[in-house]
Order: sequence, then C-alpha cells, then structure tokens
Amino acid sequence: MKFADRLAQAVRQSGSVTCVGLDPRRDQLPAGIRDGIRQDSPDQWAAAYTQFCTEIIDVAAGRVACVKPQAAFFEQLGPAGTIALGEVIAYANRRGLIVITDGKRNDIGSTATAYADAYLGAGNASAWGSDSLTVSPYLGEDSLQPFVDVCDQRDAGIFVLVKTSNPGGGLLQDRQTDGQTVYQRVAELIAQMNAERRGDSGYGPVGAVVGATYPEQLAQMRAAMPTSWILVPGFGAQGGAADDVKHAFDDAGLGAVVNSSRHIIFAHRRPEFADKFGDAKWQDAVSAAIDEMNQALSFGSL
Ligand SMILES: O=C(O)c1cc(=O)[nH]c(=O)n1[C@@H]1O[C@H](COP(=O)(O)O)[C@@H](O)[C@H]1O
Repeated sequence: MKFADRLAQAVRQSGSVTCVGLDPRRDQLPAGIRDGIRQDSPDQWAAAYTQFCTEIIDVAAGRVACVKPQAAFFEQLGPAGTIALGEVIAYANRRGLIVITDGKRNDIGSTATAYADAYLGAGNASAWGSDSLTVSPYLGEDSLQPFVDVCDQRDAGIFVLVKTSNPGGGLLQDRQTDGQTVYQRVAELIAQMNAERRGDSGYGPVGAVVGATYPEQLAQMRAAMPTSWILVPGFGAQGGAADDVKHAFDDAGLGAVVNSSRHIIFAHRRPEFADKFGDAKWQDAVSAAIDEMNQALSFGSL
C-alpha cells in the first residue's frame, strides 16, 4: 500500500493524529534507565536509548499513528547511536507504527539518491527501513526528485521543510520573491510534485513540515497543498496547542499528524505529572501524556 494511504489507515485505526517524537536526551532519561551508566560509554547510552524508545513504542503502539525518531540525538552518540536508531526504527516497524525518520537530509541529486536509497522503504526495503524521511528543499527540485522517485518505487514518503516551527525560520522562509514568500514557493513545488501521485486516500507521498507555532500559515498551507500530508511539529514544549493546529486537517480529520517529543517522552518531568508518576512510573506518564494529546486533538471527525 502507498505511504500516504498507509498513514491514513494508521490514523483511522488508532483514531489518533498524534506523532510521538523519539528525541532521547541523556540527562532527561528516567533514573531507572540512566543510573549506573558510565558517562564516557556511548555503547551503554546507546543501549539505554534503545530501551527507552522501545518501551515508549510499546506504550504508544495502537494508540497513535506514527513515531518520529530524531536522528540527531542518536548520531550524538556516534556509531553506537546510529545502531540504536536502526533498532528503534525496526522495532516501531514491527509494532505497526508508521516511522518518520527525522534526518532533514538532502544534497545534490546524485548524493540525494544515496540518502533516499538508505532511508526510504519500510522493513527490508531499505537499509534503515523507514517509511518516510524529513527532507530539506533548499537545493532545489533536482535534489528532491531522487527522493520522489524512490518514494514511487518503494511506497515511501517524504516531508519537505516548508515553514519550520523555530522563531528564526522566517529570515529565509518568509522572504518575498516574485510576489510570494519562499515557503509559499516551496509549497507550490510540493503541490506540483504530488499532483500526479495521489493514492486512494487522496494524498500523495510528498508531504510538508509546517510548525504549530504558525497557525495562520498552517491553515494557508493546508489549502496550498491539498494532496500533501502535513507533519506539524512545535506542539507542547514549543507552545503550539490544539487551537493552533485545528486547520491542518481536512474534513475527514486526515491530512496532518502532529508531533510532540519532549512533552510526551519526558512527561515524568513535567510539573503536572511529576508528583503523580515521577521517574519510577515514567511509562505511565508517557501513557497519560499520549491520552492528553489524543484528547486535545480529537476534533470529532475521525
Ligand atoms: O522536522 C521536524 O520534525 C521539525 C521541524 C520543525 O520545524 N520544528 C521542529 O521542532 N522539528 C522537530 O520536531 C521535534 C520537536 O520536539 P519537541 O519540541 O520536544 O516537541 C524535534 O525533533 C525537532 O527537530
């Protein structure tokens, strides 16, 4: 089944548009996982990351549509971390969750082909086995095309950075050129690349990233890219709330997944959960945070 249709199925089956961001950080791991690890042992930290993320996946499976492992935190550990990333992707795959690997990759076309080949394709279809990958558009259309070609071959997907959630993104993305902003131009390109590729769900493999921190632009981008799944980061820890993301969805409640990383995976550290759960019951805190987010995003259409 095509990526966009698999994502639609995952949203429908779980009844959730939540994406759990897997962004492990050494100093915030629950005590039971962190204690006793040698500071200078990437191998031990990598094993801790695998344990932490697979336990989160166990809590999330069947209750959310997807997970988004953030490659940066795994790469921070060096080679051992990248092996952990591979294990986490494979485990999420086995537990039936759609995987969006957050690598924000891209390069000239011939190198982009290698990135696409490496990441795109679930299970054994690629080396990393990811359903989808975040991708930067700033090398232009010829850099995106290899990703789109591999999406076509392996029923995978990409999420192209359009309007990022960070405060400084506007420096380049909001710049006017030929009567439109740069991010509007990127959206136009995505809509065009996706036009011929719609699956049964009405969506295609070329998705977009638009931050929850820019609600007005998010609503505009929904209209500008009617066949693209939108990955919406910036919910929770960065300040985005349900009201900010409600216009990202189509009438059937599809078309967008909303990511939250810190607020879910480190929920045991949030003041409102710390007393009730704390480090000892961190998995229960994750579960409560997933419930809370699913509830906040249940606009009634799914
Ligand atoms: O591509 C992304 O996921 C992304 C794009 C963006 O514009 N903003 C953004 O925060 N992200 C990622 O989404 C996650 C947000 O984490 P939290 O702020 O902890 O929920 C991080 O992994 C970011 O790298």
